[in-house]
Amino acid sequence: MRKKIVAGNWKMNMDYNEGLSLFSEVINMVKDEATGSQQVVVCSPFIHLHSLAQLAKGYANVAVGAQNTHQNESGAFTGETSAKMIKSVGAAYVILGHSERRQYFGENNELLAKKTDTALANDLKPIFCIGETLQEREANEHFGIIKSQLVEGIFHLDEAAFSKIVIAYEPVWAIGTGVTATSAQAQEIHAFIRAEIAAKYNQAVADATTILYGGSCNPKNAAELFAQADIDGGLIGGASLKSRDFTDIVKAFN
Ligand SMILES: O=C[C@H](O)COP(=O)(O)O
Repeated sequence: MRKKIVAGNWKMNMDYNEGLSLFSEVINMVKDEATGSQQVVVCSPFIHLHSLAQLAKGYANVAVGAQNTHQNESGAFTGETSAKMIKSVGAAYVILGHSERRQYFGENNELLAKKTDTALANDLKPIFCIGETLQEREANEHFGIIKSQLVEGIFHLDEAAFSKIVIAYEPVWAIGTGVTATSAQAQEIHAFIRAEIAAKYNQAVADATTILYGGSCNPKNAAELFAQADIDGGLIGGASLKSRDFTDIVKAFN
């Protein structure tokens, strides 16, 4: 059975103390909820990672992740953080290809393929984000965009490496807007992604791949989204900044 994941993406929010308080609350609330193949992941700014990883110790179903990494192993890249550094403080995941990185930092599929390789080489599990803009959806280009993001970003991986990838479908028009994709719209794309994985690798690989939905997911709509056959959890932005909302989304699996 593939892993079910609710991942929080704090983005550039929470100072150090606020982050520790929030994460402590989250652990207390979810420690009895996330069981079996279900996992809760919090992706924080770099400054929190070490402390959050320490707090998560002993909770098998709670993990932490970063929101980005550099594509090089090390070197003269002032201001950057390497995958090895992220791994060394106890993080298990890294978000790659978030639309905000693509939009504001010019990250393209070619660069993201390199970041994916570097993350995997350092034993980090990428949460690889894909999704179309409103303009692309209105032009009926969304399937083509999603396919090219998969092909150029992660389909160069061999089967063993690909098995470590978590995919997050995040329609850009739904991120932080309060406009959620309907469960039917999300399911349609998730099924498409799974079919593309089956065509590239095989059905067993497709069936084992965790595919998250992200974009204005909240305690009210999470249960319906997570009930869809190909939606295996969520990548949560705004609602992950409130412990009660985030926990209610985790509970939506039950
Ligand atoms: O990574 C998370 C997504 O960007 C979703 O953000 P949101 O839940 O605030 O819409």
